[in-house]
Amino acid sequence: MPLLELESVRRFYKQKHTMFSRGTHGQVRAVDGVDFTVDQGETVGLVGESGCGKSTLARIICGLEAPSEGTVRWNGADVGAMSAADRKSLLHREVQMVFQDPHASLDPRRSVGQSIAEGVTTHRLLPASKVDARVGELLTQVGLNPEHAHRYPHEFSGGQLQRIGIARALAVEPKLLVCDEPVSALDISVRAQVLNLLNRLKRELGLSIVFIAHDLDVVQHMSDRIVTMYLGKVVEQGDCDDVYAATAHPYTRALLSAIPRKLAPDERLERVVLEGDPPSPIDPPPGCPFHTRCYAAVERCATDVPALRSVPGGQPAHHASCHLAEQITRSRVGMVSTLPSPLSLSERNQ
Ligand SMILES: Nc1ncnc2c1ncn2[C@@H]1O[C@H](COP(=O)(O)OP(=O)(O)OP(=O)(O)O)[C@@H](O)[C@H]1O
Repeated sequence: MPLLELESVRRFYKQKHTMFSRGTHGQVRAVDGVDFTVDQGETVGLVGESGCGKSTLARIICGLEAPSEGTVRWNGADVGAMSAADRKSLLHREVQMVFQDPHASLDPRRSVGQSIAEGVTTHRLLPASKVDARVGELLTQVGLNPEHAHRYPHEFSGGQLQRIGIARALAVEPKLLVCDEPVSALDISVRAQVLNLLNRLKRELGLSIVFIAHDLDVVQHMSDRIVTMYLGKVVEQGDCDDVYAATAHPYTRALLSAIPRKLAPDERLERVVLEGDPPSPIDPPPGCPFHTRCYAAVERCATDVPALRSVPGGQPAHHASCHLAEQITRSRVGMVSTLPSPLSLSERNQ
């Protein structure tokens, strides 16, 4: 049984009204029918362009938002059917979030020891006499000095603050960490240290991690499984090595082709430049959500919605929602020319 399971989850928001949208009505389909699982001890990488719904999904996983539709299960129990108190205590203890900006996530007026201790005291995990020792232990666990408990956030570097953010998340002994771009605000020189720390903690504590990042090299380094989202939907998911070796969705392929890789020339993916921005999640296109930007789209992509199905020849857990998955998986270098008659951009825009 997965530790966490999302089934057909949707999250719609009312459209925010701006000067330009006055008079229009609509719902932002931020997450639009997502099935998603995380197993015990597994790291799942969540990727996709800005606005595809990753952070909304992260907030649903952490219980910070409820889905508009669908079911969230924790260890098989339906979270939506729990009392508000049970749901709060479950999600605030078992799931913790590590944020992108460690400065913004810590209170500048409280010592880091006070911030780390907050979860322990709120949930009454230890008698007051043992809280300081636990804070010291947590600081050591993330590679800092227990003496640092008395200092304030402004006295630390970005990398140290992110370690403190991780210590604070670990204080309640969670089973799942949701890390939303945890290193993208840090200096390149300290990113690897924080990523290695997360990997070590995962091994030592048996943690599960949902890892959201734009950098697909980092995602590969961190993840057992990868999930690609586009316009609120999952378009490909599978074992990380499998997806990187035999990508089945043209969108994942475009994202991967942007990574400068140290592979032999015949193993390199042809660079695919994605044109334009994703369509509005208020009025998503019919058919495949990606067809308006897809370099490989054929006519039926504009009308038929592709199901998320097993990738031919892939591991059973490798799924993609593309009519052309088989050809995409087979072709590597020179892929665009080997695919069947692509629609021209003008045809697609009609
Ligand atoms: N509270 C809200 N009200 C209205 N629209 C929202 C709200 N929160 C998110 N959205 C919209 O939902 C869509 C998905 O947003 P989300 O932040 O989940 O994407 P994301 O993939 O995490 O992007 P980023 O990488 O930039 O954080 C976007 O179009 C966003 O504008």
